[in-house]
Amino acid sequence: MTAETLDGKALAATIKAELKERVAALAERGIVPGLGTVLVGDDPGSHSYVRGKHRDCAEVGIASIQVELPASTSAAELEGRIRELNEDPACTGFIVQLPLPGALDDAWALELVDPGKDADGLHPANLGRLVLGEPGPLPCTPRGIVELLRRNGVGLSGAEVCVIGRGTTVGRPLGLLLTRKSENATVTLCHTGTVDVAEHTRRADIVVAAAGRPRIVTADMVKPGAVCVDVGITRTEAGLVGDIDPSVREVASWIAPVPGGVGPMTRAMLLTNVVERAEALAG
Ligand SMILES: Nc1nc(=O)c2c([nH]1)NC[C@@H]1CN(c3ccc(C(=O)N[C@@H](CCC(=O)O)C(=O)O)cc3)C=[N+]21
Ligand SMILES: [Mg+2]
Repeated sequence: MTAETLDGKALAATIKAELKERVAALAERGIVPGLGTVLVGDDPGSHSYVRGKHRDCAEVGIASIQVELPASTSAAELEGRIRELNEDPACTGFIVQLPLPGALDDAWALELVDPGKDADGLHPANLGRLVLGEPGPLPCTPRGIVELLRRNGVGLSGAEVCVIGRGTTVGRPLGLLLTRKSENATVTLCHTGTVDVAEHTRRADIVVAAAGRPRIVTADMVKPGAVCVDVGITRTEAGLVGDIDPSVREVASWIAPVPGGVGPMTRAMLLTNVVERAEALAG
């Protein structure tokens, strides 16, 4: 078997076309959604992601507000800039690009964001809503994964899903999302404390690799016909390397690859959150 591709790039283009119409409908009511980004430091990867987000915004008709700060920025200065975006009526949603450099604390910064403008869905109040099953912005990568599977007809209800990685932006909230009544999957969350990861992945109908460790999922770890979703991105001199080894293509039925799978979907869900926030503010 050679796995079919879960094409996140193509689906993201479809979603952007849908959002463009919703943005046009808002414009008729005099509302322009605006995405703010706060980028601290000079990590080239972070700069490249943020550039991509603003390119997406331009395509869809969302205004961009870019805040760039040096790595030497103090906590007080960063707090001030976040509070400015909280107050700025042109900014309907924003993100603080993670990880923050040096001593600046990610969780501290996330908590300063107005939960009503939280385009990442990572504010503790919004993560709490996810736990409680209340409506609110959802974390972009988990939402993108669910959307990518759903729109390709991969069933989640009753599925055994093995998630590798318990990070705050992907693994942990993905587990919460997939176990809601509306998704109804059974989730095993593996992490560095898991004794035998392969024992869990082999039972799974769907494997999501979000550890950020190159090629940790190999063909022998995957049940024939399983669906595999690659979330890890490691930059090497040879290019981007995912958490899923290429050998898995011969065993899986579907693969969401790196690049072209979950990454573009994450960006499309950020735009979706911004448009939804603007629609909510418009009433
Ligand atoms: N507050 C915050 N929110 C985030 O959503 C967030 C973040 N911080 N920090 C970093 C991670 C990572 N992330 C990606 C987004 C798009 C691609 C993406 O578009 N990837 C392309 C390849 C891009 C390339 O060539 O580098 C692809 O997979 O096809 C990847 C990774 C969002 N993150
Ligand atoms: Mg830090």
